[in-house]
Amino acid sequence: MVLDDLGSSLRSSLDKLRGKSRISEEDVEEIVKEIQRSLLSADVDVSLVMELSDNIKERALEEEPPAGTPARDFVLRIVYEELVGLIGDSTELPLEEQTILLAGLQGSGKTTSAAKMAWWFSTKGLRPAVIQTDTFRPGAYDQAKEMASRAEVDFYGNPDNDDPVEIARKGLEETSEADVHIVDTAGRHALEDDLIDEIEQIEGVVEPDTSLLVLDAAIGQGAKEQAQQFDESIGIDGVVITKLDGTAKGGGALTAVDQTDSSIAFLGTGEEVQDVERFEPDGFISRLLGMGDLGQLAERVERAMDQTEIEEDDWDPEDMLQGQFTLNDMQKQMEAMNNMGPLDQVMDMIPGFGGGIKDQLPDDAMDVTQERMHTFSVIMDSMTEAEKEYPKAIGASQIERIARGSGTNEDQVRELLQQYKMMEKTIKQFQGMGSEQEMQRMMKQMQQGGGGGGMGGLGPF
Ligand SMILES: Nc1nc2c(ncn2[C@@H]2O[C@H](COP(=O)(O)OP(=O)(O)OP(=O)(O)O)[C@@H](O)[C@H]2O)c(=O)[nH]1
Repeated sequence: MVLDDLGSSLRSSLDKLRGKSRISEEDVEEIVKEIQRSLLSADVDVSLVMELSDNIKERALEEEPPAGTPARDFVLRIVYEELVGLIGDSTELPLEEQTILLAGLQGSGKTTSAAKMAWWFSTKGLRPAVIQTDTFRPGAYDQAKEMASRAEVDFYGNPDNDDPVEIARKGLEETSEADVHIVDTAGRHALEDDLIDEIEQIEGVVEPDTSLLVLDAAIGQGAKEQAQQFDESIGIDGVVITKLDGTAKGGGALTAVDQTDSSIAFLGTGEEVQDVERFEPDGFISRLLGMGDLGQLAERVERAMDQTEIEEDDWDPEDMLQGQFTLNDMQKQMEAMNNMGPLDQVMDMIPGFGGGIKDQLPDDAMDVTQERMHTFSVIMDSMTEAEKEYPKAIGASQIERIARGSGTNEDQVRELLQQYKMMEKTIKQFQGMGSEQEMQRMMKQMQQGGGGGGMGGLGPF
């Protein structure tokens, strides 16, 4: 994830401020150095890093912390505000009829992002269509068509036509019933004149409301030049950062945002059409700083509930936060979490978990793979209702019976009980943090800058 390192290094330098009510110049220097180191190693442009760190330094030393605010909370709030300022708002994309043009180099993820974005708009009740104009890369048509069908959205392309401008024109006509038109374009290995000519012509025909530059998170300093050139030719309104699920640093994309004076529209986090997030700066930075992102969590839970068709009355994710946790809950939550994505990622969205408590847990607390989930499910089917409600009462003879009944072995049953214990322990850590509403209230308070150190209650923060 972008700037992953920043969260943990910042946390450790901020921890040194614990218990202090005043902050010295030395403290500020140290924190600013950490921020610079993390941003630079994440490939963020040097001048941008300097600007950000100067602002933080100046504010931390010159602003007067509100009475009673611990130094740590005060500095954290400044860092948070400055990072939100650097990354800016997400690109405005009204939920209404519109045309979006995607630009970017070959392999940056345009075709995938077109389908993902179309899927995202469809979840908002709109009717999107993907128009594929890439006549340059063999296979682009088939890939786009297949992805559009997986996203269950309208699609237009023509593998027999080698004129992308003509395809774009025809595509808009043929998909006139759609509300949101997403026009995918061809890429090249490098910025070449014919690529720029082609995209300018397509832009002329399509007249997009929004032009988005698609950038691979792995892009480093090269982002600056690319962003500049695309911006000059068609005008870039926003950036889509792809492949954030990999080890990429993502700093180059932040540089592109700054260079084009634009913003981030979407984040791509995998190869499937659902692996997309609308960029939300507050949530993103909160997550980065280990404060969790309740908005994203709620959205994923909602989506997962739709997919698993679990009645809302039947399973309330709040239960998880309340700590009323049985094997029945675990079974339902495993199904739902399976649809939410890796538990690990889900945990990152929960306040206090990102890089906090999560890091202190054994690795396999999060390692609930699909295969294990399936085995666990089979085992649980062989348990009685009482055993599922009171797993602690399961002894050796029950383990033997359950293993026999489920066609598994005793070790696997013990593994399930062990996993349950670890999950229960994890859930219990929440209890001290208050309810979800309480956490949201605290985050809001913190964002508004009020409430005398609203971060105090966020567990490890
Ligand atoms: N892991 C991961 N892979 C991605 C993501 N987005 C795209 N990819 C993969 O990256 C590769 C290139 O993506 P495409 O969508 O084909 O890229 P493109 O920009 O359309 O490429 P051209 O049509 O050649 O210009 C494909 O293998 C995608 O599956 C992402 O968010 N995560």
